[in-house]
Amino acid sequence: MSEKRRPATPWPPVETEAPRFHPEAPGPGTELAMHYAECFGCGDVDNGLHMRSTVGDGGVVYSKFPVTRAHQGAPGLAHGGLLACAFDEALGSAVGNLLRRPAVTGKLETDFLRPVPVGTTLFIAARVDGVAGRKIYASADGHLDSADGPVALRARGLFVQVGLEHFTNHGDPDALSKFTQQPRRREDWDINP
Ligand SMILES: CCCCCCCC/C=C\CCCCCCCC(=O)SCCNC(=O)CCNC(=O)[C@H](O)C(C)(C)COP(=O)(O)OP(=O)(O)OC[C@H]1O[C@@H](n2cnc3c(N)ncnc32)[C@H](O)[C@@H]1OP(=O)(O)O
Repeated sequence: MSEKRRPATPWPPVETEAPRFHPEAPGPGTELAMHYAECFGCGDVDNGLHMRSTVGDGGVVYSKFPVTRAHQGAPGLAHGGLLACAFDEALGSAVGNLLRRPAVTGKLETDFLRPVPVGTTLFIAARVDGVAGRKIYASADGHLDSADGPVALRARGLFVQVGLEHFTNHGDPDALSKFTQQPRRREDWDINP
C-alpha cells in the first residue's frame, strides 16, 4: 500500500503557543515508568496494552504497543477502540511527562489507515503541538513493526489541564499517591496555565 492521505484540517485548530517543556521533564533517552500500576494502557493489567514509552529528541515520546490475541476485534486484527486507547495513552504520556501539567483527554480523533494484525507491534511517536491556556494539543503517528514502518494510524488529541482535585474528587481520594511515576506532589506540577 502506498502512503495514505486523508483530507487535511488545520491542526492545532486554534491559535496556540509553542509548548513549554517543564524544566524537570525527563530528557531524551529516558525510559518512562508506568504512571499507574492499574492503568489499562501502561500498567501491569491482565490483557492490558502493556505500553512502554521512551523520551526521544525534540519533544517526541515513543511508545510501543505489542498487539496480542487479547486485543482482537475482527479475527486476527486489532480492535479499533483499543488502538485508539493506545493513542490516548501515548498522547497523554507526552503531555503529562513533557509539560508536567495535569490534564485529561477532552477530544481524541483517530485515522485508521491500515489494518493492524495480531502479532505486530505498533510504534507510536507522539508530540505536543501547541498550547492555548488550559487546552493542550498533541498528535501522534503509529508505525507497523518498526519506528519507520508503514503508518497504520494517526491521531490528534485535545487535552484539558485540570486541577489535581479532578483525580481525587472524581476518582480515588488517594490518586496522587497512586501515581507511580513522579511527579506525585502538588509542588512538582506546573499547575499555572
Ligand atoms: C489520567 C491521569 C493522568 C495523571 C498524570 C500522571 C502523570 C503521568 C504522566 C502521563 C501519563 C498519562 C497517560 C494518561 C492517558 C489517558 C488519559 C485519559 O484517558 S483521561 C480520561 C478521559 N477523559 C476524561 O475523563 C475527561 C472528562 N471530561 C472532563 O472532565 C471535562 O469535560 C474537561 C475537564 C475535559 C473539561 O471541562 P471543564 O469544565 O474543566 O472545562 P471546559 O470549559 O468544558 O473546557 C475547557 C476548554 O476546552 C474546550 N473543550 C473541552 N472539550 C472539548 C472538545 N471535546 N472539543 C473541543 N473543545 C473542547 C472547551 O471548549 C474549553 O475551551 P475554551 O477555554 O472555552 O476556549
